[in-house]
Amino acid sequence: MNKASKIYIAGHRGMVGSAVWRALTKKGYSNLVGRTSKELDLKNQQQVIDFFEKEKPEVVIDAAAKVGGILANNDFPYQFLMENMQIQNNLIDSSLKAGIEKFIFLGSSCIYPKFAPQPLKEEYLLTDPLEPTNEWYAIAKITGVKSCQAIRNQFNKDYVSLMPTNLYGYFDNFDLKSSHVLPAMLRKFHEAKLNDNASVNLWGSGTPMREFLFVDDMAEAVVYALENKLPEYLYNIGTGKDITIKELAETIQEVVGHKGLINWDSTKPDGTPRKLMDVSKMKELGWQYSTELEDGIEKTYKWFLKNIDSIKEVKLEAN
Ligand SMILES: NC(=O)c1ccc[n+]([C@@H]2O[C@H](COP(=O)([O-])OP(=O)(O)OC[C@H]3O[C@@H](n4cnc5c(N)ncnc54)[C@H](OP(=O)(O)O)[C@@H]3O)[C@@H](O)[C@H]2O)c1
Ligand SMILES: C[C@@H]1O[C@H](OP(=O)(O)OP(=O)(O)OC[C@H]2O[C@@H](n3cnc4c(=O)[nH]c(N)nc43)[C@H](O)[C@@H]2O)[C@@H](O)[C@H](O)[C@@H]1O
Repeated sequence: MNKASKIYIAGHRGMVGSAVWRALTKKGYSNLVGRTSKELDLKNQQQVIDFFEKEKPEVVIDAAAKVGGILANNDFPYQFLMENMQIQNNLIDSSLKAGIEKFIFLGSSCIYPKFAPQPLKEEYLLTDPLEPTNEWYAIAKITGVKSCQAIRNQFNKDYVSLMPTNLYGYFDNFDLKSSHVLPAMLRKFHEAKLNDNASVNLWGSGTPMREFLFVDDMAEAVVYALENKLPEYLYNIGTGKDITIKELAETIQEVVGHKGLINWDSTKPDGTPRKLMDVSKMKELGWQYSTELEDGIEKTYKWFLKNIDSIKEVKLEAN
């Protein structure tokens, strides 16, 4: 990939998009383009068409989406289905019509069936029903994967889909209603520590297992996909290792230094019991993760402490 190529990163201010922006800038890519959702609403087809005509990007990285944790997905099924389809349809179709040769689509490990064998191989897609708490988001993501696969097959263009496992890191969403589990736990344990080590309420049973990847490693996988023509249409991105939610809570409690009790709220959903990725395809090609979970949590907590005031303005709401 030419370092002067014009690369449009959709969602460049989000957790993943901003990490990709940092990684590409560090590698010397000098012609990156980004727009906030206020400047360019990707749900609006005409705005997207006009943007492509004016900016003429050569490569598109789609890190824009309506994203949230288990409760947000469960409570707002229509928005998670429709907004994600609108955003990705507009980006993919405009890219095809603008003659863009390379498009990187980001999905999620929740596209795989709820009770698929573990670890999840790419070929398990569409072999059994989805997890109900996030089937709406998953169906939108599956249509994105299939659109890119269709373009690959029919037009012979390098449109590829990467399926990240649960991600965390700098610029994550720390809002307790809409966030994923890891940033929620960091914030909850931090605030409880400041509050005389008050007890912390966590959701579900603590028994589900999850795999976590540090966002800078995710960005490296995107850079890999940008710089190499991947031979297949779909690749899992993760560590290949998972832990229980209870073990995650104990790790974060230790990093934060909280000494109080943990209560498990069984009225909240557990979600899928396990979604461990088989990451052998990317490993065979030459990409693998580098940040161990505890190191990543420590880095994220340091970042959280440094940025807590600005995070509060932008993303946090009262509990
Ligand atoms: N977080 C995870 O655990 C995780 C796991 C697996 C896969 N992924 C995937 O990774 C990608 C990025 O996720 P993330 O965690 O970085 O999410 P994020 O931090 O919420 O960022 C999403 C970005 O999308 C942009 N966006 C949303 N709606 C838009 C619209 N209508 N028009 C224009 N831009 C819009 C937002 O722009 P503004 O900031 O300008 O509003 C934001 O920068 C998504 O495809 C997601 O499905 C994430
Ligand atoms: C990566 C994303 O993962 C999402 O699934 P999923 O891992 O269950 O989403 P999370 O919200 O990260 O929740 C993972 C697990 O952590 C538990 N958990 C415990 N305490 C908390 C808490 O305070 N906040 C949150 N959020 N969870 C908590 C939650 O019940 C669930 O079993 C999908 O809904 C999306 O579609 C997407 O795929």
